[in-house]
Amino acid sequence: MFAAENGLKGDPRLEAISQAIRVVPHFPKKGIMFQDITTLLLDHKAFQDTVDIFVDRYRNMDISVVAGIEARGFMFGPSIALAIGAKFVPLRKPKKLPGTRTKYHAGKVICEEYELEYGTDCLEMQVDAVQPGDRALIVDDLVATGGTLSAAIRLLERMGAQVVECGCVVGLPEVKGQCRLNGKPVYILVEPREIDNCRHADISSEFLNVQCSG
Ligand SMILES: O=P(O)(O)OC[C@H]1O[C@H](OP(=O)(O)OP(=O)(O)O)[C@H](O)[C@@H]1O
Ligand SMILES: Nc1ncnc2[nH]cnc12
Repeated sequence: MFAAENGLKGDPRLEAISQAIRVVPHFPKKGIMFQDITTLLLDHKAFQDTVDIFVDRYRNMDISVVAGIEARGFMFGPSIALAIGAKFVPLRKPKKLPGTRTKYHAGKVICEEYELEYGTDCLEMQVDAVQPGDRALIVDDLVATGGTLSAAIRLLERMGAQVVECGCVVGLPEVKGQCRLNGKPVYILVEPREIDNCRHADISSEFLNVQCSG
């Protein structure tokens, strides 16, 4: 569900957050309107408002773990976890977390695959980071197809955690109107903008041609 349809209708913070996100056309390949949240991180007020909106929503939901998805979920998740008094657990891309991937013991790392446009990837989690009964919030910058969030949900549920909600800054049109993912609610702050609507649309076509691989 989008924040504007869920209590924050007309909240000027949402428009400011949207405006602070740079749209980069044709990155990393032709046809993708890349939503670059690094410009949001440069805007102190918009960054603070982003974290505050999530904190206000989750502070009384008895969340015990915030799981952030590599890489951009790491930019929002820890601040939210600290503010609501939860632990932070990184869900990482393959072979970044130390631990065995075979035997089941405290040092074990578990993996869940998900589909990309071309091929598959996987997310990993250390099993001793989460205990049965933990109440989890999963945080990422953006949801597009939902494949990444679905893998994150499966990782947490394998360890017996209850996924309360997924929180994302941006939701692409693919998820517009879809308020639940794999049976779990998704809370999204803003929709993506098109380039002609963008404060940061100052990237020359020459630069874009260099970045564009397909
Ligand atoms: O909903 P989906 O279709 O699964 O896409 C969303 C994911 O895609 C982006 O990450 P990306 O895979 O580009 O990885 P990165 O953050 O490591 O660059 C984004 O940060 C989400 O994690
Ligand atoms: N348009 C987009 N912008 C940023 N990250 C993405 N991940 C998938 N699609 C994306």
